[in-house]
Amino acid sequence: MIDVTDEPLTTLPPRQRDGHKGDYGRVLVIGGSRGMGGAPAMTGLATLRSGAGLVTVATPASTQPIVATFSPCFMTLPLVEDDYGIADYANVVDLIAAREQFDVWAIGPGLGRSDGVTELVAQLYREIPRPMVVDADALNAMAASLKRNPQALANPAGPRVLTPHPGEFARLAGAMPGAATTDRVTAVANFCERDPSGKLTVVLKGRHSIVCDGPRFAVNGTGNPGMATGGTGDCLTGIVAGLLGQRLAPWDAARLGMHLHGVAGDLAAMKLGEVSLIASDLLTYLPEAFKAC
Ligand SMILES: NC(=O)C1=CN([C@@H]2O[C@H](COP(=O)(O)OP(=O)(O)OC[C@H]3O[C@@H](n4cnc5c(N)ncnc54)[C@H](O)[C@@H]3O)[C@@H](O)[C@H]2O)[C@@H](O)CC1
Ligand SMILES: Nc1ncnc2c1ncn2[C@@H]1O[C@H](COP(=O)(O)OP(=O)(O)O)[C@@H](O)[C@H]1O
Ligand SMILES: [Mg+2]
Repeated sequence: MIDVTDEPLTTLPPRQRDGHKGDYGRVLVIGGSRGMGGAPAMTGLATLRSGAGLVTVATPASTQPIVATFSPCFMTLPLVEDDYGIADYANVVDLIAAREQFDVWAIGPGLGRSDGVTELVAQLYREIPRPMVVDADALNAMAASLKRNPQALANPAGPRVLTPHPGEFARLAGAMPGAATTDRVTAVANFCERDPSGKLTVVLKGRHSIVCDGPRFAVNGTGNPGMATGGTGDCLTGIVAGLLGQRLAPWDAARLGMHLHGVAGDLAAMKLGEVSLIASDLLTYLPEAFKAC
């Protein structure tokens, strides 16, 4: 039985005067590819703006210098690539070896699609014991793995928060959810129930994003169509990762993240109008959204 939640949003606790970076999370963002360096950069900036202590962006070596220029606050790691994109094995070994260095992982924005990406995502999804936000091309990679073997991702080593838009959800679940909220709730609840791990939280994005973890769901009431612009989903990934890094549970991080994401979008639309709003404006108004929360 799935039930709509009426719990109040869980927000971040006030900061201790002696807080330090480690208290607020070390987040690894894995994303980017030739021509899509902006996506992981927006994710990383949203993670920082959401309070994370440290952000590292792992991105193909060819994209690393571009991503690094987006913020002096980023650290960056080069992913080994061949002529076809990310060379999975070398990256997997290094990244899994680094698993204790990072408290939260966020994978997918701008990552591109290739066999190497599919293999990289599948192995990290299974092996990393920390909370992981899975978005964009990592969701597409999951869909490719599940197509080959429906049990390929059955038992991840840690909690997973998936953030598909309807197109990505259709690839994962096999069918586009209906437009009505009730259809979307049913679609995402069925998807969660099919996952035996009990470690899944899914945010089905759209006009009224829905978060579901199996037994419960919540419908987001903030946001506007000005947010239907490239990069805003990459920002949501970073917000959720930043909240996970500050030790919110996946359910709470997903609910609060989609709420704040929409509030920032509404503040931006009030100032700039829905037509001209772009993803980086959402980052500009995110601090105000946090202050209002
Ligand atoms: N500046 C950058 O580097 C950017 C990179 N991006 C990356 O581009 C890659 C592809 O992501 P996209 O989402 O653009 O491409 P997708 O091919 O995943 O999604 C686009 C298609 O999905 C369907 N779709 C999306 N939203 C829908 C909705 N609300 N209702 C119904 N159908 C819907 C539509 O068929 C649409 O053509 C991702 O890795 C993403 O992170 C994008 O985030 C845009 C910005
Ligand atoms: N009409 C809308 N009203 C409110 N939010 C919207 C609307 N359209 C899109 N959004 C939000 O914008 C974001 C788009 O995500 P996504 O498609 O992944 O963008 P991208 O991959 O380009 O970053 C989602 O969080 C979605 O909820
Ligand atoms: Mg997206």
